[in-house]
Amino acid sequence: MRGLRALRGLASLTSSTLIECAEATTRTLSTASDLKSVLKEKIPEQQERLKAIKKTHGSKELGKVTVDMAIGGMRGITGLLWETSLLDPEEGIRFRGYSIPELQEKLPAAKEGGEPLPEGLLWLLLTGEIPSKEQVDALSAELSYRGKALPGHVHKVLAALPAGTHPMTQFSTAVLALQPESHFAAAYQKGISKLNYWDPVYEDSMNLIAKLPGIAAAIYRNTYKGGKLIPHDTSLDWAANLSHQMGFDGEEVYELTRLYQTIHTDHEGGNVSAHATHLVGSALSDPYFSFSAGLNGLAGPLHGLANQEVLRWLFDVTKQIGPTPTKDEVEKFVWDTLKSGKVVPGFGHAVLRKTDPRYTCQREFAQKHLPDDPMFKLVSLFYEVVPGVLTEQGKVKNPWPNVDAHSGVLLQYYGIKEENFYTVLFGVSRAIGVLSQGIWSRALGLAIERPKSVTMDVLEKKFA
Ligand SMILES: CC(=O)SCCNC(=O)CCNC(=O)[C@H](O)C(C)(C)COP(=O)(O)OP(=O)(O)OC[C@H]1O[C@@H](n2cnc3c(N)ncnc32)[C@H](O)[C@@H]1OP(=O)(O)O
Ligand SMILES: O=C([O-])CC(=O)C(=O)O
Repeated sequence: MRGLRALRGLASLTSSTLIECAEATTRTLSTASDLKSVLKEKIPEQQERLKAIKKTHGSKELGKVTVDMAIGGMRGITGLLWETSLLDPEEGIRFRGYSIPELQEKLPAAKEGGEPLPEGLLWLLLTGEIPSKEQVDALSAELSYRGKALPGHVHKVLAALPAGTHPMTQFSTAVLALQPESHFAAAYQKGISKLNYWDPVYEDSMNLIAKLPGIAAAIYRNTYKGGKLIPHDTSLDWAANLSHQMGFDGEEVYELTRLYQTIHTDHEGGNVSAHATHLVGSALSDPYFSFSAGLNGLAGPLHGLANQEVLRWLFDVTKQIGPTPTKDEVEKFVWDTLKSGKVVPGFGHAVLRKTDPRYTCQREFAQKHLPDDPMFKLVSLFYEVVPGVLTEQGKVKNPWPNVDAHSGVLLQYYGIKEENFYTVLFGVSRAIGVLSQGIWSRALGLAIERPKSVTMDVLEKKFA
């Protein structure tokens, strides 16, 4: 708890700017066991590792590229380096080699046996090491300190948006509004050496991750609760603070938020939000620009917005059929959705070929905390019915549910009823994964992204 005490001391000081806050925080926590120092120690060895891979294997093939791949969203092309997580089509995601059940067992929790603290996952993604509880507590305190104040102009920017602006538009705008605070952009203007890029990118990323719960909560309170904001509570961890500032208190909803914020962080590099963040960052646009781009991608209904769409779809069922539809009625409803040319939200995946383990762990949470909830029962019924219908239709490569099929029902149960907001919660979590990789991308000196494109003319002539 040394870091926590140090930060509580710092918190009582008045500092003139947020940038000074961040610098003071970094200085105070620079002991052998603080996150930045641990990360700094690891960078040279990973730089050497990448150099050796390039030297020894640089000209070897990772696979072939077909015309189908170029037309079909580059599916199946291995063309990105992404260190923080890896997705297996059958088994699902592993974060630095650890599956979700392993994280639930190994990462520090707020209370013995509880859900992992997302700060622990941030530490793991950045360093490859499972942190101790003391390290996680210090990181919680650091994030709390970095995140406790939002610059006033962010509130003004949000207030200037027209009523009814989607929460994801507000979220991406608020992140961009923080961009003038970028340490990286300022350092670049001063001529920082490329060897040191990672350092201000780390500062930006930590400041941004720290501020996201406050931003998300402000959007929630402005949009749905008449604009009455709830102050940050320095005694709470990062995820609990998100829930608290939104207006939801209690150990069970904090636990859900910790789990939710842990499992949505990262899904290797090719998904739209991760890839968009990575692409924009590769031009050396700072973390605010690049994460805002990632959020814009997450806002698509085939990606993160699917969690909102699932809820709407479930409500449509109950509106059209009633709260307890039979299996046959659900089956007909699914067929009707397909026949009307729409996708079944929350099902299918570009890479996964089995039930998403993020779905499974949310299902386990529901079985433990809300086994008799009617909406959970409805979601379970869809789990029984949808894969069979999608398989019979014969188009989808994966008929099983993904993460978005379950998350909304848990949020509903704890009173977070406004489904338009759900993708914001996803985005807060996603920052942890994509910004961690962003720091490593700069540390490893990864290149600007620029794949080659072709025209139909070229394809026709090439294979004529
Ligand atoms: C966090 C996340 O982003 S998880 C994904 C969230 N998105 C959703 O849940 C939306 C519903 N699912 C989908 O639209 C898709 O499964 C995606 C976008 C996730 C993956 O897309 P793809 O990799 O192209 O899937 P796949 O190769 O199986 O697609 C083959 C065909 O099946 C269709 N298909 C795939 N999933 C579904 C579905 N759930 N409902 C209806 N049709 C589907 C595709 O639209 C495609 O049709 P087309 O040939 O007419 O273009
Ligand atoms: O991996 C994907 O394409 C989509 C997904 O599940 C995620 O980004 O979490």
